[in-house]
Amino acid sequence: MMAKVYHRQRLLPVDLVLSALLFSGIATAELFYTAISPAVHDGIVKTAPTTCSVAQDGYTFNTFPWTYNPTCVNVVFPNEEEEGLGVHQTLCAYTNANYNNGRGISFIVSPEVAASITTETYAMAVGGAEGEIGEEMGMWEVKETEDRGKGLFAKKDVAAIFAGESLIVKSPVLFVSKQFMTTPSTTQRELVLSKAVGQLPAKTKKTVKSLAKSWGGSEAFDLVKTNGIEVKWPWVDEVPQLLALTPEVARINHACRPNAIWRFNDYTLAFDVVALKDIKPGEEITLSYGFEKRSRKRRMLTIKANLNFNCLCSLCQASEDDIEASNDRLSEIKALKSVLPTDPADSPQLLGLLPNLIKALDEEDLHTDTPMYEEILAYTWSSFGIEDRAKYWAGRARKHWGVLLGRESWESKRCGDLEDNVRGHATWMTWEGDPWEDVGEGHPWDEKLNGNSHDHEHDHAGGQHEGHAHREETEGEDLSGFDQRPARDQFRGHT
Ligand SMILES: C[S@@+](CC[C@H](N)C(=O)[O-])C[C@H]1O[C@@H](n2cnc3c(N)ncnc32)[C@H](O)[C@@H]1O
Repeated sequence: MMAKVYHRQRLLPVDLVLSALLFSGIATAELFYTAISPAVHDGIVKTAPTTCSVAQDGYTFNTFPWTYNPTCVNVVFPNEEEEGLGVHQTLCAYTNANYNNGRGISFIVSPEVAASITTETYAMAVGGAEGEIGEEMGMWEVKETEDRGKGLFAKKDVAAIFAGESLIVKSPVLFVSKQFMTTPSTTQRELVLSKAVGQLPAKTKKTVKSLAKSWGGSEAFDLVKTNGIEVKWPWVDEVPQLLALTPEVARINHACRPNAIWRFNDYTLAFDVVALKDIKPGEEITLSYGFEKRSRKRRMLTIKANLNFNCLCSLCQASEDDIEASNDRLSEIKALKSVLPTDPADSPQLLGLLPNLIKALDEEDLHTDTPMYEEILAYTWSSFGIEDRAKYWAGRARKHWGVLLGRESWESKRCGDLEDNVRGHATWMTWEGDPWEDVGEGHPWDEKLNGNSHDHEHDHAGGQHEGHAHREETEGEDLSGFDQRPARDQFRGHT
């Protein structure tokens, strides 16, 4: 699967939120705490130990928590910087066959990463992870599709699954260092892979071996390549990328406009699949494996090149007209993103650009970036002292972060804090200067758009942002009932 990382850190491109907060006058020191999830923050502050709890010299030390002797190889990777000198790396298979009530878990990682697993995560308990949800809940079943092998479907006899609901919470049974997958020696690769899979408990091993294989080559290698999802391991300095294989999640097919997302908790080692929108009984559950923001042709080529299948999702199979409309919206999204201001002095431009971007993303059925932009809008309105609009966007961001990261997530809660008390927020009225100055043509309260006269003089000639070449895109903007004049009492009732 090798999907892109869908990690808290990545969900919230720090630079954009940082810019928004900077616009709003929050000091940089505070930003560090504001823009990074607690787990990520802990990972940065607490560095993992560099010594392995497993003896490094050989191949046969049975050390807690591993229930098998680690199998190690010393791999020599080509050195991209200096020709001739290889880069040496010890990589081992570590297994705890009792993990999670006998589900078992194997890792192919460096001793340093293995050491961080034993000391820095909470999940090495043998008793089993709490709160696991799966097939036994009766929400979904594995069924054969017409053209894409097996897939996961919402059961016909259950009520609809609602956006934000968890469908699967399961621990991966195999983590493999992405670097290991490039081991030049097939013999070394197969030795360690066969140990990692072979040492899993019989039932788990059987399930893993029954999964799809799309690449050819050895069985274990193909299983990891086809079904592993790329995650980051933040507990050691170089933040390695691991491919995580969770059998229940591995049955979910790709769609460029999926109805579910996945999250990985690197503390509890839980993989969580969550409905991104309401899912009807009988409907197939889908995830994006990545590349969904590219035009159809580029998307299909990239999926083929990286994932080795021809995408047969409904969007890639849509009519020419629908594909053209989707491609146009994707170009619009790209163009809008490329002109988002980075200079705090241009903060007011955000108020014109972001609602258009959010609308285009909604229309294109792309939902993962939306809460970040909504949150930025909320801070920006708050910094200008426009309470109702700040509240409105904070409420939307809270709700959408709630779907993406959970209602209890820090991101959702911090937006809830703003929504509940805009005037008490650190961003309130922090903008110095007149926000309506130099905003340029196409600003959302521009006469052209809403047919309203307004009481602020705009300098339409000067101060045009380069990106205003795209301003015609504001035509047809659904202004969501906003009266676009910046008057507090003209905005009501948007929940
Ligand atoms: C992680 S598996 C998904 C489950 C798989 N269909 C099965 O039978 O277990 C990934 C493989 O499923 C197939 N697949 C998933 N999504 C697809 C799509 N949108 N179009 C075509 N094939 C797809 C490809 O063969 C891909 O390599």
